[in-house]
Amino acid sequence: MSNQVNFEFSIDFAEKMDAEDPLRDFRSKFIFPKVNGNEAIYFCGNSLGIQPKATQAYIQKELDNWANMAVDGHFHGEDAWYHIRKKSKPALAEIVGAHEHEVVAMNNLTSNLHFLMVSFYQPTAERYKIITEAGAFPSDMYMLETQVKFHGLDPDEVIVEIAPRAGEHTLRTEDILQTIQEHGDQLALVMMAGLQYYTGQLFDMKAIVEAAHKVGAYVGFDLAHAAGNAQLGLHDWQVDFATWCSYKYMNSGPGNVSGIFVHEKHAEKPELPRFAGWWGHDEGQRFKMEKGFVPMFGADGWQLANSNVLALAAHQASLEIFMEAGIKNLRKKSETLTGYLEFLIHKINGDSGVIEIITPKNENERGCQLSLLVHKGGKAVFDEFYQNGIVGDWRNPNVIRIAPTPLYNSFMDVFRFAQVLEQSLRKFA
Ligand SMILES: Cc1ncc(COP(=O)(O)O)c(C=O)c1O
Ligand SMILES: Nc1c(O)cccc1C(=O)C[C@H](N)C(=O)O
Repeated sequence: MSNQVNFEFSIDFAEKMDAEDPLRDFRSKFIFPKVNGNEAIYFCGNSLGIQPKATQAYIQKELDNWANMAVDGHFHGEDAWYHIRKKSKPALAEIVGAHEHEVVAMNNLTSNLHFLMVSFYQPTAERYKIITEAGAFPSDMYMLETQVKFHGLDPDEVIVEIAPRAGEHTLRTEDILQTIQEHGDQLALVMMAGLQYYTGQLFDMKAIVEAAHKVGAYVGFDLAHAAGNAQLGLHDWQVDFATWCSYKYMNSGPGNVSGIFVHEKHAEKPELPRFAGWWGHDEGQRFKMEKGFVPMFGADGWQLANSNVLALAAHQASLEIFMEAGIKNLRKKSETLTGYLEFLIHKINGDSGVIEIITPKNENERGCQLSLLVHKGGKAVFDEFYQNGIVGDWRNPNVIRIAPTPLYNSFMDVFRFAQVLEQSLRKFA
């Protein structure tokens, strides 16, 4: 997309791009935080998305339902809480490329990773290895390490980490596929990020699934940084399971509810081990309060506890904005917006080599985030952004992550960032 646009480093160009942007009005649906008393330019949706103006009313509505109906709210009213999980399914299915029965919103991300591992990691003496990416988000590392120990195995013998080649920052798909082949008969699971939090690399999930299934292994993805950011096709790609959080690109509030995907080929396998709770039990029989767990069809059968209604209300406020904007439209704008950011950084950096973009150049291998390796000037370069009202984030030892999101960032935001970057490099690099 972006390579069809002749970008320019000028305020007129940025204004023109905003004027022609069909999604330009969506920014008015959000509340921007303040830095030094002024509205911030927010590029941190990869960590925590900002609040939609509608969120408060969605939560208030459920507070009112609770106040007015109390326990009757479970079964009465237009959005009876007993079935409230169904509301988010159409949007979630669209966002991750799934059928509605393959997705459900529940729990938190790390909890869901553990619960899904219970079902999809059943090591045997012959098949016990797990492939993941080196430098995964710490929670994912701790999750894998403790799951492996839970089965009485040694993480050093089980977990195979794929690292970039010497002198490179991101993984080559051919290396991932080859590692899968190498471990072949011993491989139980590929469990990795769909989009890497540090480098911003979007992996070729379809190719990874094909290779893993060929050797008889399951595949699960942590989509924390991919859901609501990249175009996904979990069903068609035959992914076995996935999970994500809703507080980054899905703007649903700090720590808010996660979502899971379980492919429909696993929908009716009561033999799949799981840690169950009453909310995953056949909902027609649930209140018989009897022994003997009978899982619901599809992803719903992995639920444990009754829905967190206030959390789902905030989630829904945001999902409806996504549906109105359209995933394809968002992705189209995102490619151009991030392409503009990349162009401006290259312009400012020239051949100085101070800033190195480690996120892949290819639009099909990234989402909206660019990760900038700072070779000179250190954290002072980043701190200057904040002093000028720009919110990004710094990840040790020396990476700045900037994530222009198509829902609420503009081309002018990106242009202003470039001006501050230029000023910061002049001062500190
Ligand atoms: C890739 C990844 N995994 C796991 C987590 C942890 O998520 P949570 O605290 O919601 O379980 C995050 C974000 O914090 C993340 O980015
Ligand atoms: N959840 C977070 C928090 O409570 C504090 C600070 C950061 C976070 C994050 O979510 C971090 C995010 N996953 C990341 O990629 O950096």
